[in-house]
Amino acid sequence: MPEMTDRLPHEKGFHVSWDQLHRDSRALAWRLQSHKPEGGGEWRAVVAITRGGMAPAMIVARELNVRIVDTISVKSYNHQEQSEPKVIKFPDMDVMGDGEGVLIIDDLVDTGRTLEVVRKHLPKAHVATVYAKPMGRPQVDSFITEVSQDTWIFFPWDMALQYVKPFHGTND
Ligand SMILES: O=P(O)(O)OC[C@H]1O[C@H](OP(=O)(O)OP(=O)(O)O)[C@H](O)[C@@H]1O
Ligand code: HPA
Ligand SMILES: [Mg+2]
Repeated sequence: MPEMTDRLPHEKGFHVSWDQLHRDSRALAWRLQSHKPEGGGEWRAVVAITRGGMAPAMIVARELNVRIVDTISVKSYNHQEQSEPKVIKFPDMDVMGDGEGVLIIDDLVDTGRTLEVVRKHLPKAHVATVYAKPMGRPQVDSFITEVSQDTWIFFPWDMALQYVKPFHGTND
């Protein structure tokens, strides 16, 4: 029996179905509705962090009736080596300004490095993720569910339904 410390980070899996993601993203929208922008008024734009933030951002924008939806793309890996994350595609910065009244949405925060970079460009935006791990929590203003740092979150777009062997180990 391996020690807990021998586990690979993704051995503890948290599997999220489309239905669960929809419910959790709606819960996030509900939380954000009662959390008005600093300067008052309503949320005026949503920025999704591609690609994982796009599905939750669509659901949040629909619930909050936000019609301006844009994307920001951050590249974190270079030939499988983790490097300083870099923004490779910006949203329309004439529209986003310093981020006041803007919601930045991602599926999850893990180490927080992606959000750290995004925040530099939209310092007044409100940052929200559906899921959060402890190391990244300081980078998020709102989230729904926290999982432990050694849990790997599996999203529905990375999974497929497949046959599972019965417990007794035979198909006879
Ligand atoms: O908090 P961090 O440690 O920076 O990690 C979190 C980021 O990692 C994943 O995206 P990824 O860069 O794998 O790209 P993807 O959204 O296109 O899958 C996830 O969707 C977050 O955006
Ligand atoms: O737990 C995770 N799941 C999917 N993608 C990720 N990117 C960083 N952490 C994760
Ligand atoms: Mg992502």
